[in-house]
Amino acid sequence: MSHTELKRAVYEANMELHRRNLVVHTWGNVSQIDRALGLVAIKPSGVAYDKLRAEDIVLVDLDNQVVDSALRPSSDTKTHTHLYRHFDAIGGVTHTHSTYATAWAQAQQSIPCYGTTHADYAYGDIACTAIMSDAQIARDYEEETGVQITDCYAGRDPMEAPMVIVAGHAPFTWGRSADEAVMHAVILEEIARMAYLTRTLRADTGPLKQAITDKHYLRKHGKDAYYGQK
Ligand SMILES: O=C(CO)[C@@H](O)[C@@H](O)COP(=O)(O)O
Repeated sequence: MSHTELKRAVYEANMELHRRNLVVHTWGNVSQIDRALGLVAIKPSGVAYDKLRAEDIVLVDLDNQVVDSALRPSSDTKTHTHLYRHFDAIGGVTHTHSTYATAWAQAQQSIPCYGTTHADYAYGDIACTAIMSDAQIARDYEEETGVQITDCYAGRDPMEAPMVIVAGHAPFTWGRSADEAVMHAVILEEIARMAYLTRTLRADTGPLKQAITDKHYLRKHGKDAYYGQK
């Protein structure tokens, strides 16, 4: 993919986030990696979506060095690149402050699998990361946010549940492309809203039976397929 094509793909994905009402003001960001180029394209920091142009998308390497743009990359860039370095199968990352997923993050609670809608996209709970230590925050908040996320997936396939909520912050999602990462952000927000309403209707609601979870997840994904791949 050329630099221009990569920037265009990430521009369109960021605008889809905005069209889906998952972001307010300048919050959130989407990126995509081209592993052959060794480059990540990401939304510039602080740019309103209605002012954003494809040529504004910033290209960085996996050491977070800007290689093409006059603008600053998103303040969450180190989190995105940390995920690309540790999750080989992913091609796109999305970060939002979508209302319901952020409420679960602020409550510092994982989202239990209450139903088959959830089970179709995430195997088991949608994890909330552990609270970061003061030392981690002092070291590098954005990089350590990535560490908290990858710690949740130690030894686990990240595509089994391509969505996570960062305690006290907000959600991150990923996929094989920026577009798929955005789709997972849309799905996460809907699952988070359903789960909140489920809890409100019945506080002691238990999780979906494991057998049903297994059936739905495997039917949708199979052992080697990811969502949307035959
Ligand atoms: O998470 C946050 C701030 O808490 C960021 O995603 C949000 O403000 C967007 O920052 P950028 O404009 O991408 O630097």
